[in-house]
Amino acid sequence: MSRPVSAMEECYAKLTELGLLIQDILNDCMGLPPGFLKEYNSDRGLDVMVALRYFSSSSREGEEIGLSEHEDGSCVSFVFQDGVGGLEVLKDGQWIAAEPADGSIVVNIGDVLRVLSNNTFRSATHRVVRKAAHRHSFGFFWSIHGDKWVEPLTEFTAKIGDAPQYRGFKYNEYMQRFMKSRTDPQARPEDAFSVSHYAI
Ligand SMILES: O=C(O)CCC(=O)C(=O)O
Ligand SMILES: [Fe+2]
Repeated sequence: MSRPVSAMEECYAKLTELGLLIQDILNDCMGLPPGFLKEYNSDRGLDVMVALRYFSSSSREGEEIGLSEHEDGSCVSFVFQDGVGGLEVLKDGQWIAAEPADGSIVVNIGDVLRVLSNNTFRSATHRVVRKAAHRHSFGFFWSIHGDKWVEPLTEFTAKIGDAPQYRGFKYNEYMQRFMKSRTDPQARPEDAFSVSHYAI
């Protein structure tokens, strides 16, 4: 007898479809050979879906930040947020609010695409500040397999005469450092990590 598919599983499946679609679009935008990203990133084992709850500012006195600034470690991320607000993106040294808009999804480039595109498609620095009300968001991180080698692609280096801006790394190694730096309470200063660790 077949089991009814839960709402979460259905949601995960839909987001996987969305990831494939956006990945194809990005493949074109990046001027890569047709189907390149699809083949490079054919394993869905590390994609993650999370439900997040941020406590209100009044219930966390002196703790203005709900999620400290970071770039996503994914290939691409999707965020759904409720109407409370608090997500901010760093642009030219200023924090800009990503205002909630009904029916919209925030799409973020992650570090994997940043490195593959040799810093052309940049993972945005973002954070969440607490607001007067509790906030809920939902994230889906479109990732790659841990054994994948990540390095600037020739389309963004040799083929256009640009030097690589990152040295290559295995995704697993990157992820371990990334996760260690994202602990709560805040990571020890010596665990601080961003993709600039691999910058040449
Ligand atoms: O809650 C949000 O709006 C963003 C969450 C986020 O940036 C993350 O989980 O990486
Ligand atoms: Fe994030």
